[in-house]
Amino acid sequence: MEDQAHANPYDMKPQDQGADHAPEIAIPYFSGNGHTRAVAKAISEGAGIGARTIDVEHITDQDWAILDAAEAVVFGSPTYMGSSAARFDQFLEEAADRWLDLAWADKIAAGFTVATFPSGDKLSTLQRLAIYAAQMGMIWVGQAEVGAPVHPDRPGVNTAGCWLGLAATSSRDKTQLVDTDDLETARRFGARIATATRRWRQLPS
Ligand SMILES: Cc1cc2nc3c(=O)[nH]c(=O)nc-3n(C[C@H](O)[C@H](O)[C@H](O)COP(=O)(O)O)c2cc1C
Repeated sequence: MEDQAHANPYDMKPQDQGADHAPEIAIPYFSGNGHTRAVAKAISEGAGIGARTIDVEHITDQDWAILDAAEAVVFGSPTYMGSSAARFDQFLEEAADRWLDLAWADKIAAGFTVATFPSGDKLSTLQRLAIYAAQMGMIWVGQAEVGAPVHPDRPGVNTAGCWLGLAATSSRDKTQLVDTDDLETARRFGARIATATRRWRQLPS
């Protein structure tokens, strides 16, 4: 039985986290065929009621206001030809207007990607997102999930063994788009980002 004193905080369900202090987390993503959207929604579920997904193809002024007010921004793009998709890069370059006055500095940041192959050169996409966040002065949060084979009782958790961000693989089952294991890893990632945001908020500035 798990020792409660050492329980993994990222296992907390959103309703356990205190709805009155739900972190405001924006999750901008691009998705050509729905895979990245499925992961964005799972991260949002894990992050709790303060999380909002934003499809950058249809971004509105209200979405920009949500991004500017958010405590955390979780960037999501499919991996296309070994990097982030052009349409997502367009969003990033539009948001870079905020770079000069450091408008997004000190927000928590994280990233996720989806691709067909287990590697798929996804790491390159996550590096691109992390460097973008660094240039914006943001505080990057990676994954903290160790699954099998280190913990054989935790199959399916972070199967990619990627800690810079979330690296999911698209499913051949196109009714599902992304495997259940990767979606569960995404929910855990969302919970971790919410916890990190709370901790960062509590620090004196
Ligand atoms: C232009 C293009 C480039 C792609 N490049 C890669 C790649 O480098 N590695 C990979 O594993 N999959 C690659 N794929 C597959 C996509 O990453 C995969 O289909 C992903 O699930 C798409 O997510 P989406 O439906 O959110 O757009 C590529 C797909 C397209 C359309």
